[in-house]
Amino acid sequence: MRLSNVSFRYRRRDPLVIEEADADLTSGEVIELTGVNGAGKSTLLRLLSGLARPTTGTIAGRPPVVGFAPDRFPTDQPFTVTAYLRHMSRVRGGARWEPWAERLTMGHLLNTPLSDLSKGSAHKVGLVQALMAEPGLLILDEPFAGLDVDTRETLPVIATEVAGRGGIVIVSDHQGGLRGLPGLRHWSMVDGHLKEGTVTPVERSHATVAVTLPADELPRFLARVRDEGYQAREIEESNG
Ligand SMILES: Nc1ncnc2c1ncn2[C@@H]1O[C@H](COP(=O)(O)OP(=O)(O)OP(=O)(O)O)[C@@H](O)[C@H]1O
Repeated sequence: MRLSNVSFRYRRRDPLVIEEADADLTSGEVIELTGVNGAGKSTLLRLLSGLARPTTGTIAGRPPVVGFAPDRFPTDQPFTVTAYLRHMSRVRGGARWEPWAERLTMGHLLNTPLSDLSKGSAHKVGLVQALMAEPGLLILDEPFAGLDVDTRETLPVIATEVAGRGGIVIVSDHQGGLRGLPGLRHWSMVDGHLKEGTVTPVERSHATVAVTLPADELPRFLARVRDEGYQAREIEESNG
């Protein structure tokens, strides 16, 4: 797959968001895309996926099956998780979604309305939808944001498997979730310019907060916070 001189603006007279991007993507590789907020990562991923078309320049050789998990899965749809995934399976010609749902530990979520999902759980639905059709091009936009620890560890394994059967995997990520994958290729977006081989260091400070809440709400609260990918534990016994 090749990007040749790709530029993009959202509207006429708007400034270019992507400027003259050139790149070759090869079957079997995993690419990490980094860059500060607003640098153009999501826009580049939408262009790669085919959801948006370049204003100028060309993208050639896109694999026929594309899986795309957006950074915000749209939960304002009147379906349960199962109803949505069944529908997507039909759209994808009967693709099997159940093994992916099991692998991403979604069993307890299947009857939940999409609108009740936490960010991390909603993202899992987006991942299953992207993975089920065995894409030749798998695009994940900030997949690690809000994910629970188990799924964070599963995702690099899945990326390696998709690449291992010849797919191209590209993941925007500012958390370094794929660092350590052998052969990982790095791209970064800097003010709309695509740079090859540049690694943005992952430097995150942490904060600890205290939250007081009714004791009977604690299990649900902890589960929800952990589901979002944060560490949480009880530090003080409830005193009634
Ligand atoms: N639908 C849109 N219409 C107009 N401008 C947009 C639209 N979506 C994004 N932009 C603008 O394009 C630029 C790049 O946005 P983009 O979302 O691609 O960046 P990003 O690197 O993914 O940022 P973030 O990490 O915050 O998601 C920003 O200036 C943004 O305001």
